[in-house]
Amino acid sequence: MGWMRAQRNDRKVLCAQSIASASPCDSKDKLASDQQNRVHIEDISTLQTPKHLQCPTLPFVSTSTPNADLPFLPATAITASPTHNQLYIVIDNIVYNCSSFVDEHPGGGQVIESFRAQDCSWQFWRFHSKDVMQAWGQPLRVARTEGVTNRWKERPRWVGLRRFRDRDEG
Ligand code: HEM
Repeated sequence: MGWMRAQRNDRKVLCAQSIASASPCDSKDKLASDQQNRVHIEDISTLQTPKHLQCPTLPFVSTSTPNADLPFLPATAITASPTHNQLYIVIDNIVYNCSSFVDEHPGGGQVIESFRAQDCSWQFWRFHSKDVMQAWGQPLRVARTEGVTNRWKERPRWVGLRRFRDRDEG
């Protein structure tokens, strides 16, 4: 079954209840006209994200460029359109384009895909060293940002009475 979209005009707004209950306030005529106003969309790729919500495709930045000199991309540009064809993830306010790397990722593609357009800083540092970031992450940088949130709160890990390997301790 294809994707369905209700075309609205100023008076007829399709509501699920009107179909389910066919209550007295919803006349047969209205239901029939709602049916006519539906359009079948078989291919989801034809649904285009409005221009003002699209996330720009940014070029990779030279590995010699310091993070502070990366172009700034507002958080809304990344999060407003997570289905954009670029797979951006955010680690410590740096935006990485993993669109191609996702297929080569030694930890599997799915885990990166699950963080599309999100911050995954602490999850990243659970599995990678600074050397991995330097060698593999650095070439994937496209921008810096601020305010992209992590969906999960980091739970501290403890060994005995000490917190285990704080990120800044290397
Ligand atoms: C910029 C993005 C990323 C880069 C460049 C990257 C790079 C790498 C590399 C090079 C390895 C192999 C490391 C080794 O063998 O020592 C690896 C493994 C792995 N990565 Fe990533 N990764 C990225 C993002 C992520 C994210 C967001 C997660 C989610 C938590 C993740 C989870 C893993 C896991 C679970 C492994 C396997 C670890 C193991 O086998 O011990 N990665 N990654």
